[in-house]
Amino acid sequence: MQITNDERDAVYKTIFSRRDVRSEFKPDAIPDDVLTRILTAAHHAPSVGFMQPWDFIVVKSQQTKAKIKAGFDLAHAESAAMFNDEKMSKYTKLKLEGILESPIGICVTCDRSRNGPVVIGRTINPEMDLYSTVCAVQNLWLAARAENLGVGWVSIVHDDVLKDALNIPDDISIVAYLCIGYVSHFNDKPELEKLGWLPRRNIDAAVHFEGWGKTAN
Ligand SMILES: Cc1cc2c(cc1C)N(C[C@H](O)[C@H](O)[C@H](O)COP(=O)(O)O)c1[nH]c(=O)[nH]c(=O)c1N2
Repeated sequence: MQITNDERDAVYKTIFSRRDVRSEFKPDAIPDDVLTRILTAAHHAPSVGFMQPWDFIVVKSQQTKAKIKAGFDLAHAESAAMFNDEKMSKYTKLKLEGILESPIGICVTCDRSRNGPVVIGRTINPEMDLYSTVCAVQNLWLAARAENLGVGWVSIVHDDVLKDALNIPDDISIVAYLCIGYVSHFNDKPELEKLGWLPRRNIDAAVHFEGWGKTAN
């Protein structure tokens, strides 16, 4: 099957206009068929040895979200103390989650023992199951953007908070907590770039030819 030029352009448009969303969530409900489509897109991610180690826990209850938000608040304070004075004052002004404002949260987990201990492609690098789960997150993030839904990844929370709030067994690894909802708008650039936290690296510095270090073709 060939991809048409219009379809190609739509994929790139989705990639370049995807944003991490925190402040712009609207409360509008996400229809079940839309939620099913983005979860199905996530479920079609590549995975090491076709292991499909992920699970998706959908969170709609404000009570459960409040537990997670309380965990974020503690972890956020703990994190602030790790920055030097100048960065700390900038850091504390950032909005780094939309847990309560977004209508749906999704916790993405990885069952590292799914399908037994020996997995094609994970024999030498055991972390490949976690990377596969991140591929599912990215599929979900892009599919959501194609549905005009915003996604915000919240990693400033301890695993035990999520395990407790969501009844996740001890042997299941947490990969992501995502906030999902319709948005007032998508920013044209990452917020951290706009606020001068960090610039986007030049692509020419990121691409190396024939080995580490030679960055111009
Ligand atoms: C693994 C991981 C973890 C996090 C993030 C991303 C990823 C990939 N990001 C979002 C991150 O700040 C954002 O992706 C970059 O700033 C680039 O912006 P865009 O995603 O292009 O808008 C993120 N953002 C946030 O506000 N709180 C968070 O805890 C996290 N955690």
